[in-house]
Amino acid sequence: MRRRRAAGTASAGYRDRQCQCQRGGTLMATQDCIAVINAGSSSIKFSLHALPDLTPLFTGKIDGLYRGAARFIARDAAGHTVGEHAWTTPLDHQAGMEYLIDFAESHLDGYRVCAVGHRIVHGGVDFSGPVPLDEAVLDRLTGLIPLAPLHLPHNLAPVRALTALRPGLLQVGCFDTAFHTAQPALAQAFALPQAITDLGVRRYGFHGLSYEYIAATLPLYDPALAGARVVAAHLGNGASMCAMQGGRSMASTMGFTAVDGLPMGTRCGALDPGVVIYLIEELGMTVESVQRMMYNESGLLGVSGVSSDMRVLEASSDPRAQLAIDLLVYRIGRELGSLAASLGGLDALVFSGGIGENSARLRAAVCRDAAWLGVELDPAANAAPPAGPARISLASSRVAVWLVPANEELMIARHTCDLLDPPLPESGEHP
Ligand SMILES: Nc1ncnc2c1ncn2[C@@H]1O[C@H](COP(=O)(O)OP(=O)(O)O)[C@@H](O)[C@H]1O
Ligand SMILES: CC(=O)OP(=O)(O)O
Ligand SMILES: [Mg+2]
Repeated sequence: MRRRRAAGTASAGYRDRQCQCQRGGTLMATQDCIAVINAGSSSIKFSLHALPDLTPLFTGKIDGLYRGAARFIARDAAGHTVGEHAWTTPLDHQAGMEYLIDFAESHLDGYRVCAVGHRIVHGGVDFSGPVPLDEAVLDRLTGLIPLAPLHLPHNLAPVRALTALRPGLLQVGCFDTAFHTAQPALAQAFALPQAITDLGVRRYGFHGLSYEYIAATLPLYDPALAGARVVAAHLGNGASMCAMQGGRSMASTMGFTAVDGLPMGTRCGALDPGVVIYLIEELGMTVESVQRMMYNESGLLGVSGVSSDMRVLEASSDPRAQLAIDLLVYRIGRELGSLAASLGGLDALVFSGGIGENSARLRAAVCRDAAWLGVELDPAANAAPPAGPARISLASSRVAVWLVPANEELMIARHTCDLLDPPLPESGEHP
């Protein structure tokens, strides 16, 4: 039986984690690996990481869920495509997950999954660090579903399915909210009566695993950025921005729920709360229909009437598609100013997430509007960035602009590795 760290303890530093894994590697069967499941709102990412060094054996991704154009692609450690599939009818999370598990099982190649790490979008007030997922934890997380309706059901379903299949398997929950628990109290507060704040109605922030990866990665590429004032933009189907200093979260555009902040694929982002009251009181909308509108029918999709997919909008000649993109760029610019103010200045701007990594046009528009902050984009580097983290601003730019491909999976693998029980079993026996 493995000894585990106490639930919710803060994770150790990466150096520490590596030591545990190395130590574990000498004791464990050499064929052990950690599986990672990252269920986003429009995608599921899946990866297998070999112990002890967490080398990805393969990474797989299904994107375009619910849009009728879901696609699967899997790559091995060398980046070669080892699986591809496309669906012509809309695919949901459950069917996507089943496809990924089947694929992974047939590609284990002699490896044995000794633990599974899951991205869990909301940890509420209870969870401020990675935690083994047992029944009691799952019950508490189920109670948080109303705070993340697009995510939590899909985060928790695979945990329950795997618990039924492999009852003793270590499954670790890694929370989007955990990284932001370091924020100053002011950044977490709503100006609501204390009694409501005491109930946990406050700003949490999301995409924390992505920001944690960026915070850990940037200084490896530019040590001068270790203590710098950085604003990172995770722009995917869900989108947010985070102000960081010294690798700590200082403020975020997302708050109590992942519907706050920037306009997203189908979410409206920050809204005057008076609008919600008006919709219910004056237009007679039900709470359910307001929720559906804010989460599923707004954002890029609602404004454009064309699509929630940035690729489709960029290819469209419909002026409403351009309006949706313009609104996203405008709102990113306003949030950038606000977050830079929270840091007292700006040293670096980072783009990440499906849109941030792939849309050179959007990055160019955001940087054009941020010229007043000292941002000077390098058009050539922006148009054709090399793979992996890359600086895409001119040498003369006062603010360094970086593109850092999101890697929530590696953070989840590290956190899961951290909760592998030290000392690890000598026999290589696993639950
Ligand atoms: N080549 C591309 N150009 C522009 N946008 C892209 C490109 N590839 C992916 N995207 C956008 O990335 C978004 C999905 O981001 P991703 O981070 O994968 O999603 P999720 O938030 O579900 O994890 C989609 O809106 C898609 O339009
Ligand atoms: C929190 C959130 O919005 O996640 P995603 O980008 O995966 O939808
Ligand atoms: Mg995402």
